[in-house]
Amino acid sequence: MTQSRMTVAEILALGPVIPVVTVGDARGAVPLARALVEGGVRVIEVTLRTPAALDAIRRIAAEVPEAVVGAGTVLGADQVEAALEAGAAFLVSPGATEALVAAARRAAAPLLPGAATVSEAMRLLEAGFACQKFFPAAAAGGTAALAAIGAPLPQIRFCPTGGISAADAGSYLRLPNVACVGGSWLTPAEAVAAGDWGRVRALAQAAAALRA
Ligand SMILES: O=C[C@H](O)COP(=O)(O)O
Ligand SMILES: CC(=O)C(=O)O
Repeated sequence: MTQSRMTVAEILALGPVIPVVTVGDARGAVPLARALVEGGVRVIEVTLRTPAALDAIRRIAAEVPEAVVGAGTVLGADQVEAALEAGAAFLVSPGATEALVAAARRAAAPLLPGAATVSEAMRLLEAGFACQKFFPAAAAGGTAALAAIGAPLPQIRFCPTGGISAADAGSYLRLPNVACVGGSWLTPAEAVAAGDWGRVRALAQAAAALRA
C-alpha cells in the first residue's frame, strides 16, 4: 500500500488551492468532498481538530475516490498512525517536531511540515523536506516574506496557509516558490452547516480557476 502513495510534490501539483476543512459532523463529509471535486478541487485537507475528523477522512477515502484526502493538524506520532489507518493519503502539520518527522518516516507517509521562519525552513530542508507549509502565512509576513525567503532558498516549494483569502490567493500563486495555497475559505462554516453544497462547489470552481 505504501508503495503506491503519491509524493507531497505530486499532491501539491494537483491544483492551486488545498481546502483546509474542519468537520463538525462526519455525515457531511462525503457531500462536502463531492462538491469540492465537482468544482475541480481534488486535494482535501481535513484537520484533526474535531472528534469527527478521522471518521470524515475514512468516509471520503472510501466514498469519493476522485478526492485525495489528507489529514491536517497532525501534531504527534499517534495521530500519524490514526490518520493513515483512516485512509489519509498525506499528512499536514502547522509546524514540525523530531518525533512527528520520525513517525511519518517510519510509516513512509507523505508529510507536509510547517515552517514560519528561515531557520525552520532550513532545518526541514536538511531533513529532506523540499516541500513545506508556510504557516501562518499572512501573520508570518505573507507574500513579501515568501519572496524574501525564495532568494536564498529557491529550492523550497511552499504551500502558504493561514489568513489567505480568495482575493489574495492569486498574489501568492504568482510567486515562483509557491506550489499551491491552503485555506478554509472554500468551505465556510455556515455553508457546511446548512448543507449548501452549491456554494461550496462554486467556491471550488473559482479556486480551481486561479491558475488555469
Ligand atoms: O489554521 C488555519 C487553517 O490552516 C486555514 O487557515 P485560514 O482559516 O486562515 O484559511
Ligand atoms: C494549519 C494547518 O494547516 C494544519 O493545522 O495542519
